[in-house]
Amino acid sequence: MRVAMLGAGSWGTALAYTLATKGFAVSMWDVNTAVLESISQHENTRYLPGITLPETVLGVADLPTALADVDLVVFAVPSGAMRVVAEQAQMLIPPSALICSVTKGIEVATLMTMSEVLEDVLPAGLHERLTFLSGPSFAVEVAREFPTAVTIAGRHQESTLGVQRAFHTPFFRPYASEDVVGVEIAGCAKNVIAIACGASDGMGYDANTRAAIITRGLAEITRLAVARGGNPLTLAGLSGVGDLVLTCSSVKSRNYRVGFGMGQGRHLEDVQAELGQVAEGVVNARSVNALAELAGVEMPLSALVHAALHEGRIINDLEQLFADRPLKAELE
Ligand SMILES: NC(=O)C1=CN([C@@H]2O[C@H](COP(=O)(O)OP(=O)(O)OC[C@H]3O[C@@H](n4cnc5c(N)ncnc54)[C@H](O)[C@@H]3O)[C@@H](O)[C@H]2O)C=CC1
Ligand SMILES: O=C(CO)COP(=O)(O)O
Repeated sequence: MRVAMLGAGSWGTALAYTLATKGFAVSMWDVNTAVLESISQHENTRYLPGITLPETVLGVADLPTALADVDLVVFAVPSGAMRVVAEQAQMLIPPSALICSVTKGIEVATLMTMSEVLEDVLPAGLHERLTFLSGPSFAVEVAREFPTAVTIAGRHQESTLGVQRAFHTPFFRPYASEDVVGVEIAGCAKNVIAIACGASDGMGYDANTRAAIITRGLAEITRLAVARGGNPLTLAGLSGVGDLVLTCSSVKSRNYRVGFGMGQGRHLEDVQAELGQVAEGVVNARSVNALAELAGVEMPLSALVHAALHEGRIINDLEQLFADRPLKAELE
């Protein structure tokens, strides 16, 4: 199988590694040509240092060359770059290729999910080939072959099963789903809740508070996903509670680290500069908050994270969510 990996950050590189363990030839493309040169030397020193990439993974700076005759195209760019990358790729994707987005986010300007962005940009003939991979999966652990399970959602079963088979290895196990909306909302919104969890830990709180934020975070994400037509059971799965727990409880999470820094009273810009990688929850707090308002869904944790990131409120106001909000029934 020949694969084009669009986006050579940590996630694209870990997935390229995974696909290459099956003998697939993977052409990695990115705007950062220094990263591509490093990949062709068999290590992504910028985004995934210490992992030796198989010989079949190559950095390719020319997009038409990267996409020529491929069987699978993977979009692994941050959500803010999805539209522009899809526009560049649209006429170059072979008509028979399967397509998978592994991005977790909602376009801020349009509030479109990645499936909506791709359907907006790509020719109609490609829509049935679209699939979406999400779930609890830190890039570095995938590249170290730690057993990992994810969800691959798609509206067309044949494509979903094809992409599921393509990604399956002895250490990487994808489950198939038809709930594209539920998987996409979950994958985006969990990053915002991870910022709240990091903030709580950064403020010196511990397990009780983290469990409360995870559980109430799941409740508000579920409300949004259901309002958008998602299946509530998806939120009990890998792309829901699985990814939420992972991201909310590990310093490996970039979103958690953003929150942790802010909980310690540091400035967002400083924490992000130190990170040097994308933390989707920072921009996606805007999209989640706006979608919640549009849908008339209450998401108090996400609203606070949004206000702390973008409206000058302090993240320590987290305490007020416990102290001041009216009491209510748990299952409301
Ligand atoms: N790193 C991880 O463990 C996981 C990440 N994801 C998701 O994968 C997506 C990508 O994240 P990462 O690889 O982690 O980010 P990253 O920060 O490690 O790398 C982002 C890459 O995208 C490239 N890029 C940015 N704008 C571009 C453009 N216009 N055209 C081409 N390339 C462009 C950058 O040059 C960089 O190589 C995000 O939505 C993230 O939430 C999902 C699961 C796991
Ligand atoms: O989505 C992820 C793991 O599933 C990665 O989370 P971070 O982007 O917070 O590092």
